[in-house]
This record gives sequence, structure tokens and C-alpha cells, in this order.
Amino acid sequence: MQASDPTPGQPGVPFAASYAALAVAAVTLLAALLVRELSAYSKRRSMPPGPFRWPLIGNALQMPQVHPWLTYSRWARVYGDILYLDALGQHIIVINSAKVARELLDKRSSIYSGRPHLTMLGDLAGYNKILLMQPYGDELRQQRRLISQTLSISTIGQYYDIQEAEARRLVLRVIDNPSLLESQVRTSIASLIMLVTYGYTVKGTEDVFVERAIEVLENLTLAEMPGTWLVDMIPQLKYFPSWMPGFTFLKTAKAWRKLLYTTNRELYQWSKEHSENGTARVPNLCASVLAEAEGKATLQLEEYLMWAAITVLGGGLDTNTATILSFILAMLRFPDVQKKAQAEIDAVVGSERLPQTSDRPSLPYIRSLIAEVYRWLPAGPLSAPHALDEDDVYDGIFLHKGSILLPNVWHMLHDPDVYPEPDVFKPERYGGSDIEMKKVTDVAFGFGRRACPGFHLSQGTTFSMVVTMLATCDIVPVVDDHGQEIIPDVKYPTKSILYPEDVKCTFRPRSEQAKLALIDSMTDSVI
Ligand code: HEM
Repeated sequence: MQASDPTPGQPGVPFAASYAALAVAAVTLLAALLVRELSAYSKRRSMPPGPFRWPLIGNALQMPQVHPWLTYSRWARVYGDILYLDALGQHIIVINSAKVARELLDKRSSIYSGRPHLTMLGDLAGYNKILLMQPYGDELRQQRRLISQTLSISTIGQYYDIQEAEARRLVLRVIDNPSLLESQVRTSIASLIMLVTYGYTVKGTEDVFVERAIEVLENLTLAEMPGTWLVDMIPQLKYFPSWMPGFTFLKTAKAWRKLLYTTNRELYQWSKEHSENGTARVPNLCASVLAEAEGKATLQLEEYLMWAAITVLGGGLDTNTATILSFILAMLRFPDVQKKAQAEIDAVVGSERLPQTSDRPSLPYIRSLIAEVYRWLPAGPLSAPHALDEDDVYDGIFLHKGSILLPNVWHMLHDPDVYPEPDVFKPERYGGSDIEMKKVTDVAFGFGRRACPGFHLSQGTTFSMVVTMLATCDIVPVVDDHGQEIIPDVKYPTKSILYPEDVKCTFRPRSEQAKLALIDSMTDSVI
């Protein structure tokens, strides 16, 4: 929580300045908690285990603020696969095993597919329209259908050429300018998603649409931060006027909403207009859906399409960027794995050509390596929260309607009983078995009716980038002034996406021929 007036360019400070606002908040909160405490008393004995809860405030003071998945993992050893927390009256269920996640989020997905309602993010900043935040219902199903009809296993092949071309372009850029690694990877992923979604070709690292899309995503991350916005705990605060001291968060939310709506609309309009006049790349998600409607797209369909499209950008950008950075970090810290992976590519692809997506079935070690990246540093360590739409009983345990369910993906993929030596990057642990690798992706890409609809797209992107980097370059550490190699630590800030920090490296072409092949491929590039 912050407690001063906002600085220019920073998010608004939610609520510090006004004693009046705090008094209103405190009384409302106490009353709500008291009512809830009394009504929950009888059910409490059959609730899941968890740390001691104080009367009224529950576990509010124990909620982990830094890398919460690590604390939940420690608690898993004490309380087991399913644990209960109460944050000022909000029921929170942390699921620590893939088995329980399957039982609840997959098998009972008709009631476990909601999303928590966040007042700041949804009602105020306007993100309740994006697919990711939608409650489970007809609109969600329609939006997901629009995405999956374009990005399904049977249609995804039409994007392989741009994934390959973007991977080659990225490698060349990093060879030439390794210090901009993170922004190069991010721009590359953004370019790909913009092409796939809107048919829009990104213009360099300072493309105005990409910059705005990134800001929209950053605002989303800020608005969804648990425990930051008092209005999430006391929704009635949203009705107060924004001029009141302590209510600047209302102005912040308004600015975020405006940026979201204008970016969304302009991107969609760009795609519609340019796909029609032949200046956007086709196929793209928006053009394909409109073409299928044969000129009879209703306003509602266009509205759904517009919000589904911006969610594709939101769902794919940070997750895929983080995955590629985690891969590079793994290669720097585990050079023997890198050598083994390169040996497989050399044996299968040879040095006469660049690898392609069609090589994937012949490269089991590369497939294992990618699964190991998803396991070692999962992009979503707590996945995305689900919400329970009805009271339920599981294994004799009572689960409240309205509970937030946090799948602790980190623990599922780092439980030493399932994955011995979990911090070691070891593609060999899958024995080359796609069934074992699938156990990782089944967890890392989410659950039930909310599972990631971008799975096939991200598989293709990740494969193209990983295999092209390894085939053409040695990924080596940078050296300091004394010639000593600097191997980056594994560190990342506390965010919903696990995004490794300070990954620095050099891409050293494995041969002149490899670099020339990359340059040549640009002359007949499809993008
Ligand atoms: C390495 C890359 C990626 C990872 C690890 C990943 C992971 C996830 C996870 C864990 C969820 C939450 C699932 C749940 O609630 O149970 C999710 C949702 C989502 N992902 Fe991905 N994702 C990736 C890439 C992509 C891409 C490329 C797209 C673009 C189509 C995408 C679009 C979405 C959307 C739209 C949702 C929301 C689904 C819903 O709420 O119903 N993701 N993703």
C-alpha cells in the first residue's frame, strides 16, 4: 500500500490522505466481517486446513507479499494439497497438487470456472470486458470460440512461416545488439502476436501501438495487485466522488480505462480497414472471423471479437517473453544441456539449412528442454485465479461459493516427490516421453474451461525461437572487465508473471555459414 499523493506518471495513490474515507471504510468493513463471521461459524469445522485465523481479520496479516507461491509451498508441507486462507472475509483456497486441481478445476469445471471480481481492475479500470477477467458464461464461451477457431491445432500451421521468420530476425538482432536482449525478445513476441491477431506489422522497437499495448498490460498488472486497492475490499468506495482526498485512485482508474478502450478500438479498426483493403497480413484473427461472417457480422460479434483480440495480446505477450528469457537463463546456467541440444539439432537438421517447425517431431531433446523451461520457471507460478460459483464439498471438505482458487503451479512443478531436485534444469527427467512432458504443460497452461487458448500458438513460437537460437548460436555469458564470465542469478520480481530479471548474454554465431543463412533468410522473409 502506498501513502502519499501520486507522482506524475505513477499510478494514483489509492486511499491514504483522508481520515473520513478511512473511517467510512473501517466501519463498513467491520460490519461486513461481523455478519460473515456469524454466518460462517457452523461451516468452519469442515473447512480445509490452513494457518491460524484471527477473529474478524482471518489471515489478512499473514498473506505473503513476496513470491507468495514459495510461502504456499512451505505451507503445503504442513497443511497438504489444499489449504484455506481467509483475507478479511474473502475465502481463498490454495491448491497444491495437480491431482486436486484436476478433480476440482477440470472435472467440476462447470462451477469452478469463474474469475474473482476485482472492483479496481474490472468495474473501474474497465478490464471486466477482456476475456481473461470474464465470469463463466455465454460471452466468455463465444469469445473463447473466436480465438480457438483461429488458433486451434488444425489451423495453427498457417502461422508457422511467420514464427520462423520472426525467430530468425530476433537472433540476428540479438547477435548485433545483445545489450537490448529483453526489449528485443518482447518486441519480437509483440510483432508476432500483432500479425496473428490484427495482421499489423510492428515498426521497430518504438512502435506506438506496441508501446500502448504494453502500457495497457502494465496497468492491468498494477490494477490486479492483491491487497493494494482498498476498494477491492470495500466496493462501496467506488461510489465516492474522485475529488475527495484519498480517492485519487478513481482518477487513475479512469485514465487506465480510457487508454484500454482507445487502444482496443483503434487496433481493431486498423485491422478491419486494412484487412479489407489488402494492406494487412492475412490470415489474421480479426480478418478470419469477419470473413467467416461474410459481411453479416453483428455489432455484438464485433464487440466480442474486439475484446477477444486484445486478450490474445495480453495473454501472450508477457508469458511468452518470460518463457524465452527463462530459456536463455537456463542455457547460461546449464551449458551442458545447451551442448546436448545443439548436438541433437546438428544430427537431425545438419548445417546446410535452418531448422523449421516441421522438424519438431524429430527433436525429442528440444521438446524435453522446452517442457523443462515451463517446469523450471513456470510463467504463471499461481496460474490465473479461478472463482467458485456454488458451494461445494470435496473429500469431506466444505468449499464456499465465491472462494478464490489459486492453483499453486510452482509447487505442482517443484514438488521434490514428483520432480526430484526440482531446481536443477534436467530435460532428461522426461526420458524423451511426450506423456511425461504433457504432465508439465497440462499444469503450466491452466485448467478446465479456462485453460490457455493460446497453447498451440505459444508452442510454435517457443519452439521456433529456441531451435533457431540453438542451431545458429552459442548462448554465452557476458564477461566483466577482468574477462570473468557473469552467470546471471535466478531472480524475478513478485508479479503474476514470473519474469526473470537481468538476463544478460551474448549470442555467438556457431559458424559464419549459420550467420549467412540467417541473413539470407531475410531476403525472402514473409514478414
Ligand atoms: C508460454 C506461453 C503461455 C503460458 C505459459 C500461458 C499460460 C496461461 C495460463 C496459466 C492461463 C490461465 C488458465 C487458467 O485460468 O486456468 C492462461 C490464460 C489465457 N491465455 Fe495463455 N499462456 C501463454 C501464452 C498465450 C498466448 C500466446 C495466448 C494468445 C492467444 C494466450 C492467451 C490466453 C488467454 C486469452 C487466456 C485467458 C483464458 C480465459 O480466461 O478463459 N496465452 N494462459
